Amino acid sequence: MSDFKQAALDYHALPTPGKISIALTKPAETSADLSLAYSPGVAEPCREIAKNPDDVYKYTAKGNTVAVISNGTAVLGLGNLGPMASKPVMEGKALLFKRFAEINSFDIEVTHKTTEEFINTVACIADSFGGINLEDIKAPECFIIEKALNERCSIPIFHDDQHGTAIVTAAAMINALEVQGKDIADANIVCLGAGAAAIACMTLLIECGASREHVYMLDRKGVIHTRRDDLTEYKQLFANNTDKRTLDDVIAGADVFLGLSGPNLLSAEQLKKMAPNPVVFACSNPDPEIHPDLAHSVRDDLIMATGRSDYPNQVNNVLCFPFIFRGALDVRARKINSEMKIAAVHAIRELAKEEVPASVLEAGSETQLSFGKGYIIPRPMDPRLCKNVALAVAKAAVDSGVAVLPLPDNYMQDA
Ligand SMILES: O=C([O-])CC(=O)C(=O)O
Ligand SMILES: [Mg+2]
Repeated sequence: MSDFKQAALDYHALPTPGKISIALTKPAETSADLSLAYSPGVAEPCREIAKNPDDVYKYTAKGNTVAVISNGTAVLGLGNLGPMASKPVMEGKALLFKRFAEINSFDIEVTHKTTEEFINTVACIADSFGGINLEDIKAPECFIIEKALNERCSIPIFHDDQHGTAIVTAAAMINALEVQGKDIADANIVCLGAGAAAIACMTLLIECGASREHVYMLDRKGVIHTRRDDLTEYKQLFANNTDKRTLDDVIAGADVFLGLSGPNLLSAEQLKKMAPNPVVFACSNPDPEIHPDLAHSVRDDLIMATGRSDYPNQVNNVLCFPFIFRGALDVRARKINSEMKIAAVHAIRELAKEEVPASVLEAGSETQLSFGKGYIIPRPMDPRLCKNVALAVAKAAVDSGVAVLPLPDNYMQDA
């Protein structure tokens, strides 16, 4: 077994299995403490909440708790591993929520038969939480699930693999194209993968200025084109009126390759055929569509990003989901709408252009980072992400009328 594999297994197993635990926020040492925490004292907040349901935010942890919910049908780029095998990823998301945005979360893995059963399960427990982060649920069911839950629940429902990935991809893509001197409206974009993340990324990139007719999306059968009769309604939106059929056909002269599919699906030969100064985001986790070492050995004019923490330009939804929920929870947004998503794109994008603090350089063992080919997007360790993204998102929630609370005074000013 490789040293890294063993280290990863040991990290998860030792000294305590898993990555998260629950901590108490109130004293529970004496009989007097217990009489407040539990019987009889606990009856008082129960009575208050029964009278005024909003008091649940005052007397319980609901307002700062997010449920991370999966069925394990699309675990990273690994496929349908089932609910239990998705649990390390869901605990991982809980770790990231806590580490980066001070949000508590529970991971919930649902075993179910029908999509309806999954929706009902989540809808029935949703009110326990301040928000729900749906994770690693395959397309097209994820679209049906997200829509149904948005209709039935009054707390934010966010499918991270769609919108978290799309927000971070759009932020990094706008910056990468700027560095390469390309206009997003003219860029030929190849998107390998047609799952939840791919469809959401292309939708948002088009909202950010990309031209639909310059987008070539590919699923397992090849290019999604207008003469195919096997397309779901979601894929149909990206059907291109083209004679091109394969990755080889569309990669020639492409300005952008976005991989949201699986490992090693873009070859060195295909990369060579891209236009000068290309942008390659190989975002399949854990193994990208083309390894960055291989890509850089083939050409030196590219901007390369992956979803991984161990290479520069990490295009990963961790740059978004903790912070978009931080902003949403702090103004008690009823949903996460498009205004909030676009605000997050620009907050993330702009931060990459600011000077990088020493603490961020140290966390990445780096001496220097500045906006350019090797730094198009902030690092997850950057403490300004929480401040800037949560502030932009909370403001957008208030301005677009989905917030129950006003922006708190001096919000994120001393964070
Ligand atoms: O977990 C990650 O690193 C990013 C993600 O959501 C995925 O790949 O499904
Ligand atoms: Mg995911």
